Amino acid sequence: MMNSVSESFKSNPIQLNRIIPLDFNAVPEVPDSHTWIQSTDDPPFDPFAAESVPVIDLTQPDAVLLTRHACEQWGVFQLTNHGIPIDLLTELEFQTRHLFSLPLDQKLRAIRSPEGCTGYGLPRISTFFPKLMWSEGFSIMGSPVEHCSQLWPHDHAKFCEVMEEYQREIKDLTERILGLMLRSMGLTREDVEWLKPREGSKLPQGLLHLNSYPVCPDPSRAMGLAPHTDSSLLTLLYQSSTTGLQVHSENVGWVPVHPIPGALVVNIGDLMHILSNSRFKSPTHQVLVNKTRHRISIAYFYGPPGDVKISPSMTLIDHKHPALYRPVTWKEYLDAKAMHFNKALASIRNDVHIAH
Ligand SMILES: O=C(O)CCC(=O)C(=O)O
Ligand SMILES: [Fe+2]
Repeated sequence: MMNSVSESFKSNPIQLNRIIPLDFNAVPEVPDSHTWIQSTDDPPFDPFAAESVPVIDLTQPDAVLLTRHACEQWGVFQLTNHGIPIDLLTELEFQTRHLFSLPLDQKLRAIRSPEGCTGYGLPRISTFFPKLMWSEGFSIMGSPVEHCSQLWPHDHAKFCEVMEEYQREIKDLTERILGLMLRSMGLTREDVEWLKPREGSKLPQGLLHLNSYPVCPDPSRAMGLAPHTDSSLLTLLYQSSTTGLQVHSENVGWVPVHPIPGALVVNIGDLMHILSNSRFKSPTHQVLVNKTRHRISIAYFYGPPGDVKISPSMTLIDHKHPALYRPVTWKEYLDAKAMHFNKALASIRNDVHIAH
């Protein structure tokens, strides 16, 4: 099945040495290939600073208003009472750990191809950095059975079942949150034509990405996942119970997103930033590793149907607020990202003069 993600990845193949992970268990120290010099441009994080990523209870009456504030100020928040059963999240984490605990040679049977977007391998953004990251991933779109039968020829049924059930649940939730965000900007679902199922139209798309950050002998010299923004409309992340995720804030530098049991992290992606005509932030985030705990996380990237162009919403545009970006499909945006990485948004920005 081809969609925006697989089409874009196919036209932007990557080198095998940027796909195959290290055997993290077999190295006593961080090799030169994985040594990062940590940037010291930012002020050191003050744990007593008042700023932290907002937490929103989906059942609270003012959830819409809180969502807007969170999206404008941070572009990220933690969501509680979201309705995804804790048992499913526990099982999701268990199955994910099960996969990554396999020996490397077994995981390599399910390696992602250079043009592919599913299977086992390094984070895709590895191509943009001279050093490699201290992490490995496994990407899924719909049924993971093809790669899972390479990993486990016989007993992959439970893994597949859990991954498919989670994708169904998280897609519904993501669409609910999306509705909430649109309402919080004063739009209705009718303003966003493509959210309504139409005759013959393609469906919104999702990619599930399992991340593994193995225990690291020297975390200060390694990088779990380098700073980036997500190319989705929205990303919903389950980060289980180990710290590591940080979000960049202009005022205070890197701010940790401390895990809350059972909560999901909601992260605005670049396409939502475009749709909101830059009202909502698409936050830069990164993941640090640690010495004692093997961290895992599960990210769900949600995007529009392949035939839809995302552009700044008409209801947010007037002579004081001209459209800041050109319309793009998800595939076009992923291609821009593959070419320009963190300059991708700038590459589709209109040259506008703001009236006063
Ligand atoms: O592992 C995490 O907490 C974040 C993962 C992430 O940012 C991503 O997969 O894009
Ligand atoms: Fe991300």
